[in-house]
Amino acid sequence: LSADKSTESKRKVTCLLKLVSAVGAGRCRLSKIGASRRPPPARVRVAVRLRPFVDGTAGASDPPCVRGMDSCSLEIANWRNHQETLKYQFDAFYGERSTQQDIYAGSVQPILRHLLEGQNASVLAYGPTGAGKTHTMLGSPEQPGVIPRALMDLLQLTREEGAEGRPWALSVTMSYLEIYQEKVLDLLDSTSGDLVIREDCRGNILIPGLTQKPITSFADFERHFLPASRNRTVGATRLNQRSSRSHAVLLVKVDQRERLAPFRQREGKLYLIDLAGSEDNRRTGNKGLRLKESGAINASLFVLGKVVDALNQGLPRVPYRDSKLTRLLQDSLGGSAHSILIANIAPERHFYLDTVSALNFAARTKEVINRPFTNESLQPHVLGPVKLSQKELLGPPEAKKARGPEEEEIGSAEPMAASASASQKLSPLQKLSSMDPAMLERLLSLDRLLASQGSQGAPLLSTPKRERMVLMKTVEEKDLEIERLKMKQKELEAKVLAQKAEDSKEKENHCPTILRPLLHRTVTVAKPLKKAVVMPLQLIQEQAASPNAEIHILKNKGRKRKVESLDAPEPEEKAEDCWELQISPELLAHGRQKILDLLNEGSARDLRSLQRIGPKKAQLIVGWRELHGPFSQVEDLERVEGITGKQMESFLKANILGLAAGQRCGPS
Ligand SMILES: Nc1ncnc2c1ncn2[C@@H]1O[C@H](COP(=O)(O)OP(=O)(O)OP(=O)(O)O)[C@@H](O)[C@H]1O
Repeated sequence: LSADKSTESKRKVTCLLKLVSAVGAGRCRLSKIGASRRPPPARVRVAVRLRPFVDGTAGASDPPCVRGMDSCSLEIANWRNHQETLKYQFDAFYGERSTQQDIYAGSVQPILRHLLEGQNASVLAYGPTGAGKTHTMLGSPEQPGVIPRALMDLLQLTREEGAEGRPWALSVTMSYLEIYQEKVLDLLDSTSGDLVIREDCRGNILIPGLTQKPITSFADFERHFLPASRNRTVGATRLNQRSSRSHAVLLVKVDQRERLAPFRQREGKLYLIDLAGSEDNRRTGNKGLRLKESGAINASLFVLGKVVDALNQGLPRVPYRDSKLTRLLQDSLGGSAHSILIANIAPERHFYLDTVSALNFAARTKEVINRPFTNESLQPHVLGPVKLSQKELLGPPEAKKARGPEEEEIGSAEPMAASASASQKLSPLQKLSSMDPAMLERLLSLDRLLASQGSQGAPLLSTPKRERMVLMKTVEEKDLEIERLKMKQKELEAKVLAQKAEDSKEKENHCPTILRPLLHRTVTVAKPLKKAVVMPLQLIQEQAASPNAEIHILKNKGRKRKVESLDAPEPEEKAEDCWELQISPELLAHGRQKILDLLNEGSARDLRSLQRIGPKKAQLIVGWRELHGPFSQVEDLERVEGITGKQMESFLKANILGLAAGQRCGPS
């Protein structure tokens, strides 16, 4: 009878679960759609620019140490073997004859459009000191670089996109800072001290207190930028008369505000970064302050290298916080930006080692994956700063009443329609805009969902108010129903448990003789091992029968073990038989070889089939292999960051026999 009851309850629970999932299907679909909207990956793009020989500098008469092969690849002599060259392939290679326009049009201009989609973008100039970073980013009045060209185009784009009558109003602001000796200094306000870098809850990097100047024209930009550039710390070194002693970061923000409901806002950030060059102080001849500056520059570039390596190897901790530069670049490298790195290199022979190191860094950076997404939210005061005609917002009767002195202009800091009396006369659209942001956010996602379903789904926000309300009500009712069913499910589960307890009690009463006294011991249930290594039974049997078997199973007189019981006051000592395996060295060697093959050829997924290798370790092994080449012996595992000698030994023990035996028995 009790078994019947329990089956019945289980059936009820199953039915309820089915019901819950059926009722919740609409919501699940919503959240799944949200989840599947994970931003698509965008690899950091890398371009290399080789500067021409500069007149009057040492080594200008020597042949160049780098040679371009085509528009994407180059080669450089291999210092380990003079018969060979090292070949590199990038997204673009610009030779010594390339112009400023080539670099801008080929590598920078294409990413600017993302700013108008509310996404972030960044351009970084990297390379040894004197290799042409500032020339690439800033250029000269005759040969303007990336910065003036990008600003010119961006301002033009925003003017067109934000023109009257277009759906979005656009505004552009600029900030300019330098990181000098690990201090963040505002170049637009020379009186400011070291600024702090913070991260908001959405992972955006912010610098509170950093000056932001609105710019509407290129003349505006130059008015702020040129004097600020003079504030940047430069100094003469043996390799560059005007060497940048700091990392300079120009931040351009494009804000967009939707003119009509649902009054979204978007923000796209563009970082244009001229990094200070890595310096070999034996060659720069730096002393005193220059040496100190150089130390800070090299240290932050070293952390930059570590960040790139950590991202490539999928390490759990990326050391962004180890320098101000990497902290600032957090959303550009491995973050949310469309990023391009321009590695500048020099042709002179004395730059050879710096060039190889810059090329290696560039090659590693090419593997970094970003996930740019649109920074979109609702305007906090939807009727505030955007220039909206009241006619656009109000229905005909309200429009008449509202036209008048309260109409606001663009750029007004104060939100409008805040007074209680005004809110009493709100039109449906105004009510929508004054709605609880969470509710509005939800409406928006519903709206997007319906829009994504094609023609059958009319956008929610443009459906009449009554239908909208009905839809919202349905969602709320479904929510309530789900909650109710969940409660019911819990109740039923509790009943099933109570029933089980009752059943087992009954059993105890009926057959008391079968029961053994329980061991008085707290047992911790160990997490089951991912895949138990089981010696194939067939093999053991074969080996037991064959005198030449490679595995011998020996029965030893056992060790003594203390066993506690409820009956005995003291734990009893019991001898247990234990089994020992003797394995032939040949079989062990096979096992080792098989592990080695897997380490060298297996994918991260294959590696996870090994004992003691989880997803993180598998990733680390693949990363190590890509960086250092194949493992020559299993013990090399110890050299992988995060794997200790002890872990390597236990890994070996756990896998060797299973793999060796697997080999003898044919494919598993
Ligand atoms: N593509 C180029 N064409 C002509 N001249 C160039 C080019 N690139 C760099 N130069 C010249 O080389 C010199 C060094 O360049 P630049 O100052 O841009 O180097 P840098 O990498 O910014 O150095 P640092 O890191 O020390 O600031 C400058 O005189 C610059 O005008």
